[in-house]
Amino acid sequence: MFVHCIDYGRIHVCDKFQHQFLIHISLMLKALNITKSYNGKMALKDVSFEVSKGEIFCLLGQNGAGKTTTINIFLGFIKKDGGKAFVADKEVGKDDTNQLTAYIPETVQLYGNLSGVENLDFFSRLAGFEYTMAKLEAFLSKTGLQEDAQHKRLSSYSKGMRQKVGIAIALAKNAEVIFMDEPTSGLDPKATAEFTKICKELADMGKVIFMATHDIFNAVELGNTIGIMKEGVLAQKLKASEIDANELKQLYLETI
Ligand SMILES: Nc1ncnc2c1ncn2[C@@H]1O[C@H](COP(=O)(O)OP(=O)(O)OP(=O)(O)O)[C@@H](O)[C@H]1O
Repeated sequence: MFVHCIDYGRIHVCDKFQHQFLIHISLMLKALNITKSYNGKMALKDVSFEVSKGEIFCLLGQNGAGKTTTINIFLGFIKKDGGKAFVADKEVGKDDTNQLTAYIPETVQLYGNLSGVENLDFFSRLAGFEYTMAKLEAFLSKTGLQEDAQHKRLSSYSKGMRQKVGIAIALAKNAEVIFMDEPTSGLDPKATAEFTKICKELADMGKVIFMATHDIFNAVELGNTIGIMKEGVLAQKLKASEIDANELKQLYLETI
């Protein structure tokens, strides 16, 4: 584990202890009978699932099925009405889970007048981490962001490049679980392929990726586990290795 910490550069002492402890934990996400209503209308009904270290969980479902609500509860952005949500050994809403998680929304919000490396530096400091320029550049290179782009202003970045900075922020924060909400929406096929490759590398490093997506083909290619939500219920949960894209599409259409 110590090697793991060195690999990510400077980490606070308390985080070192936390991460040393985490290596022994393989269950990284647990949803236990989560319920949530908005204005009396149920958005999540008894949602339960588990996600292990190094797993990529792709959550499919129609608009309004409850995917974003699930993510927002784990990130602590909204409160659930019932049930429990755990990130590693920490309970969302009771313990501090912020340091363990990172979030890549559909469009990563960054400062347009700062460069990629400056944005990464700013958000790393906000999370309590201070890195050398070489280390910041290394995080960005790991995501595939080309060196000549790293010092250019964000306002000149494509959507795919912004997402790479978002992933670099997650790496710099040493988040164990990365939540993504429709990250490949609007990306061209090459950018989607690059994004898929980075996600697989993150999972190989032991990170958990929990992704809401409408992209059935990408879910099969990328995910280890695929969930299908329908009207706030996790109606299907399958192993990606046991289904191909056409079968998943068929099952999806039968489920929703
Ligand atoms: N802030 C809110 N106030 C009221 N209702 C909400 C709010 N956020 C979500 N909802 C409702 O909760 C349900 C689940 O929405 P959610 O955004 O989680 O779905 P989703 O699966 O992420 O959809 P999409 O694919 O469109 O992003 C929907 O009926 C939605 O209208």
